[in-house]
Amino acid sequence: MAAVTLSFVQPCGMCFAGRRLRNVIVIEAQRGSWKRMRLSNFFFSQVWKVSYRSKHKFPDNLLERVEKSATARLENQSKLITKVAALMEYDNVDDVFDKKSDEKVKEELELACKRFPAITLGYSPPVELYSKSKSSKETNSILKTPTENSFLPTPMHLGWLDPDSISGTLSSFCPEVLNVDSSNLGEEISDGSSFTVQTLTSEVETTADDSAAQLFLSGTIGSVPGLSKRHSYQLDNCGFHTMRKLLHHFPRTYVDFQNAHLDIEDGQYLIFVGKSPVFQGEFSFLEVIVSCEVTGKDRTPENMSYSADDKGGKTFFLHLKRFFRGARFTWQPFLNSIQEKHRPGDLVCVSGKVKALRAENHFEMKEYNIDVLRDEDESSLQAQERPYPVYPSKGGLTPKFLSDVISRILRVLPANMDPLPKEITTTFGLPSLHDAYTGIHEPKNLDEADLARKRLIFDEFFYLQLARLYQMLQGLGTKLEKDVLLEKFKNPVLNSAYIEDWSHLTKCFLNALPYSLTPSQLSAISEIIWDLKRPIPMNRLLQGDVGCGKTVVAFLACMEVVGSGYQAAFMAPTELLAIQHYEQLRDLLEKMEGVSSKPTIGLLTGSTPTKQSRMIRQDLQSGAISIVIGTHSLIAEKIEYSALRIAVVDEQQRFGVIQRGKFNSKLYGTSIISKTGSSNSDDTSKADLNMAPHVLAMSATPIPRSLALALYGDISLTQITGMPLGRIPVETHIFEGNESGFKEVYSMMLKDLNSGGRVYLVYPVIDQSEQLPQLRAASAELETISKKFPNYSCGLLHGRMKSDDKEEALRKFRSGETQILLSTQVIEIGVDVPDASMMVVMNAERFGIAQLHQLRGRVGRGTRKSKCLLIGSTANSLKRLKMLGKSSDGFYLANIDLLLRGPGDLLGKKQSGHLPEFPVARLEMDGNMLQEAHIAALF
Ligand SMILES: Nc1ncnc2c1ncn2[C@@H]1O[C@H](COP(=O)(O)OP(=O)(O)OP(=O)(O)O)[C@@H](O)[C@H]1O
Repeated sequence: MAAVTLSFVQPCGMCFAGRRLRNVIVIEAQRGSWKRMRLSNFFFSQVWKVSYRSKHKFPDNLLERVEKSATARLENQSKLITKVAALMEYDNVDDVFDKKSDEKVKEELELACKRFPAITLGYSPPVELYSKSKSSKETNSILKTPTENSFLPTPMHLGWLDPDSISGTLSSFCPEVLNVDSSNLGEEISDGSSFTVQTLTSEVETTADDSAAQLFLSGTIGSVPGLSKRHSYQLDNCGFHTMRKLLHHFPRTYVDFQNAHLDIEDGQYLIFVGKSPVFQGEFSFLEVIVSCEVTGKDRTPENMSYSADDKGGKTFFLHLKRFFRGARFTWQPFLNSIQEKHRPGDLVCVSGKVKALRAENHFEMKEYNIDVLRDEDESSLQAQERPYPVYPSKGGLTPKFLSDVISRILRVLPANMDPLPKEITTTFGLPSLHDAYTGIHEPKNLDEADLARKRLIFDEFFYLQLARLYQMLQGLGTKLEKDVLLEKFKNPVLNSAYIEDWSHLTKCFLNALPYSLTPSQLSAISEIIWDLKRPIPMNRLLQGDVGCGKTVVAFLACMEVVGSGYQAAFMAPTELLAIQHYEQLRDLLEKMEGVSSKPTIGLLTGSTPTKQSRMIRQDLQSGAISIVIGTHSLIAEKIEYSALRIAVVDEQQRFGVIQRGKFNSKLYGTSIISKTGSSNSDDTSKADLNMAPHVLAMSATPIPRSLALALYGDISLTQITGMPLGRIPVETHIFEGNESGFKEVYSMMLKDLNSGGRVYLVYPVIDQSEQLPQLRAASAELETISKKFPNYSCGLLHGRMKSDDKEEALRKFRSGETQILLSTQVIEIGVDVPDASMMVVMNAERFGIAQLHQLRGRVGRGTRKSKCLLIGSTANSLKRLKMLGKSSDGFYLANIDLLLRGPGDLLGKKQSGHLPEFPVARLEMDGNMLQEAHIAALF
């Protein structure tokens, strides 16, 4: 590089209009901004040198003017180059760069150093020359860069040079120059263009500040060595704005290269080792022809010395073609650098996809790689089969181009850029980030690629976990609370509070239940209550299969905090569900005995009339309401709680992390209510007043732990594993949706109805659609079904109905006024009608396995034997549905669904937006690493 930049200096006595040139520079500089001043500074430094040698004495004056204008805007860099070229009497811009040898430039430099003893190359910023007159910081920064740049490549120059030659020349010539002051890097990073400077030599790896190296990945794509402006523009346009973006363009797959053999077929990925590359160049086209002798034998060190003829082999000619556009091809230094890379007689290893050419034994190599080998021994090494990364193309950029740019970045990737502490990488047996990028893009073998992938997956999970932890900690008030929470995660201990320790109110509520809790429910609530008594906010996920009785556990948790004088909020994903919970709680409270004043409850949904909702808000603020059940309205801005202590989020995956987090902003007010008259309230410390509420999230979808971790970054997980006593497993039947299938379904329905059962009919859509005529629609079928079962009344329930109508439809079905309920998937979650005994799902293949399991869970909630009939549209669709027939274990089915369809589908299409997307990791397969990343995040 030095060869190029310094050769810019013209010999003394050149024909050069110093004054005019100076004026141009000053004018342009006045228009230039500091960030984009690099070029003008560069020119300036050169001009200054020239003028000095030519005994022109204008630097002081000029410097002053340049300095003053350093903050102005440079609108058109190319204009400046052209003007300067014209003023220097060159025919075109390219000629500005002359072609001096390294030696000559070195001589000139040495000469300059002798003349100016104050200059110590690479150590002292040249500003010292002017330290007497320019001592200000700004002067420093203005002056430092031009001279640095005079030795160092700018992105523009790099675009014209081969990166190998640049770094080679640079480090061999004056590596010290590259030891850029890291304090200066901070400013330069913002314009992104100085990164190349820092990374061009291995010297930097050991001397530059680690944190600056870590910022390497954020460097703009323009700073990739050797990348032309056009290419960097193209990459930028395709979304590759930074080095990181490009390094995260991972191979789609790896191809196993075979060693070359005699029977080559088109499209094979082969490795050849050959000699004597012949270089051919025509306008805009370069071709390297490699001749390779291939014997019938495998390539081993022993048979390397045999010639093809000895063994009845063949000589193949491989054509490696490259096309160039624009002036680049005609630029001699570029051509020289290419030619230098391929000297006749070199031993090379070529790998790529072969395509036969017309001439016999001539092949064109596509997506090729060519490595010059040092000796024959290395050839046996190189010839070993290596996984070859195949990249997906993007926005018109070819895989080959992307892979080339990536490998350019890899060559300058600083070794010390890993932001993860060594302690973590060692503990978890991970490679460094540098090795991971190299390993994923240029693996020596698949194990290396695998390990690299592991590291990258780990990173994805690790940062997610850090963010989740941060989110949780952010919700806490004092440092002490944060420390306690972290300690809890580091050393999780399962604790539970015995019933004796429960509040009086909770015990009374327990007594009011018409059933006894299952052991699993009991241990879940004990665990939760233990957490509730602690002075740090709980963030717990209560998981359990459909119908296992989570709601009552959550109610008990609410009672516990209300019994201690606080408030509880219960957020459901739909109005229907909120109403159902409200009514259930109201009924249970009515039956409760043994308390002087029962907790007051409120229902707040989007449909609550304004006047009523205003009153509820006031009561929440004053503390007159102790438990509020509702939908999203509970986290609305205007809602204020007097003493919110627990937020229950039902069907948590229906809410985003942010929505759940919003409860954190509902910190306590100043007054603590004690409406319940509970005698055994907790001792409330002052710190409690500022504590964020406990969050109890409930999931009816039995999501795997990995998914829970990804969603919450929290390992507080309580599972209800058993079902209430007396439950009879639901029978599942699969039918094809043809005439005979429906006949059978209708007859089973009739039988069930005749025996006093109630039937849900679930449809994928509300109305018949012209685009998808095969889909059965709930509204459209109401009449048909009513006619088919004239002795029974039918109801309709779907999302487009008004809230009141929905509630009325469900009420009628629950009470038995209607025996058949035609519905869409609105009933999928939470709807609890214990007497419902049959679930029929139309076009069942349209639903995910987890969804169908949820739907099936709407029946079999009482003591009646229930059935689930799944009707697939075609015979093909039945295979997947049969899986449901085989298992009623929600966790098993959720895992299958996760594997088959990915996490997004498990949570339902609309909800999957809350799940982070991982470029490399597959949650369904790499979930176990999430646990490791979680532990690492706590380090
Ligand atoms: N221990 C128990 N014994 C008997 N019945 C119970 C028990 N616990 C809960 N139930 C009843 O089981 C039914 C389902 O309970 P609940 O609605 O709480 O389940 P869930 O886990 O929330 O279900 P879903 O996942 O469908 O929302 C309810 O009718 C409830 O009254």
